[in-house]
Amino acid sequence: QIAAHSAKLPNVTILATGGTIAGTGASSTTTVGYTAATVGVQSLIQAVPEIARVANITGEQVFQIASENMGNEHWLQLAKRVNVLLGQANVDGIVITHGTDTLEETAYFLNLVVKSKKPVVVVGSMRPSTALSADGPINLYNAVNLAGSPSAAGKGVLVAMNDQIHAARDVTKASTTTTDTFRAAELGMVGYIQGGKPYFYREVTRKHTVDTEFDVSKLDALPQVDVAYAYANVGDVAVKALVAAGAKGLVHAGVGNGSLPARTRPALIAAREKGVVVVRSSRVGQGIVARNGEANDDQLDFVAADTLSPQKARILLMLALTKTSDTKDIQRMFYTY
Ligand SMILES: NC(=O)C[C@H](N)C(=O)O
Repeated sequence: QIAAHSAKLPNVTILATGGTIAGTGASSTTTVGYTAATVGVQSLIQAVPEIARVANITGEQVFQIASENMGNEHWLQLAKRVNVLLGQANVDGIVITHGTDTLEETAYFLNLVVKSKKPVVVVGSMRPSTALSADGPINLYNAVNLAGSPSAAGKGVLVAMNDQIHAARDVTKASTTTTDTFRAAELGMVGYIQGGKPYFYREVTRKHTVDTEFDVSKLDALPQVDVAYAYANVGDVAVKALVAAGAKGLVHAGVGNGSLPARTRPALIAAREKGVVVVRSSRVGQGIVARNGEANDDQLDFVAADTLSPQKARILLMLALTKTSDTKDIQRMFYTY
């Protein structure tokens, strides 16, 4: 708590996990080659005193990592903490500060396992806190406003970056270094934040949060699911290695409409025969991977990823495997979430 509590303001908890938003560089012009995850949550809060005027702020350092090091164990810990906090009457919304590299994955995981309608907003930055025109402070200010806004309730986990609001399911990091990196491609963002006020224009129709069947409260680990990437001349080495290493599920990041290269296909079929659940996704980044399109999923007993990117299909498949290994049921989930 950094300011006197005001009954007129929403109570927003900031859960800090690291990333560039908590990063520092050697000089104000260092925008690459900086060190992520060095600034603690209290310093992040103190750097943006404006947020104390729009919410009663509490900060917690959940972990302090660059988001390329995010693991399933971090997600489980974070999701459990979010669910505990949102169950409290004195928490109205949560902001999670996060590295941008896997931000969309954490957001989608939480979108499927948070059991509350209260706002959850994930935010990061592309420039470290020490940079000229650092984007972290304005992004944090926007995120706190969004998390404290009743208009953000019931919309699933949201991402606030670059004055834009994105839905966790559809957003992806689309540029390695620019501040407008978060985009939802053809499906589009859901709104803007202007002058601290959120404006919504669309909603994602897929189920989330309180309307999912997933429960992480008793889970200590998630099933092993990996991604095999397709390209011209690809073989079956990756698929075979992943299966040998114990994958319970495999997401194939196919070319085009989830096509299966002939040199990879037998290994995927063998994986399925061993009980591994195979999801066909696409490396393209936009569009539907159609069931029974470029492969006969009915015959192969594979699952089509719909519009989920390979990295998000991996998350849904992990959670699906905590409930069932029935591919028809898993396909239903891919058309539901
Ligand atoms: N902009 C960033 O946050 C990148 C950083 N590598 C991270 O994801 O933690």
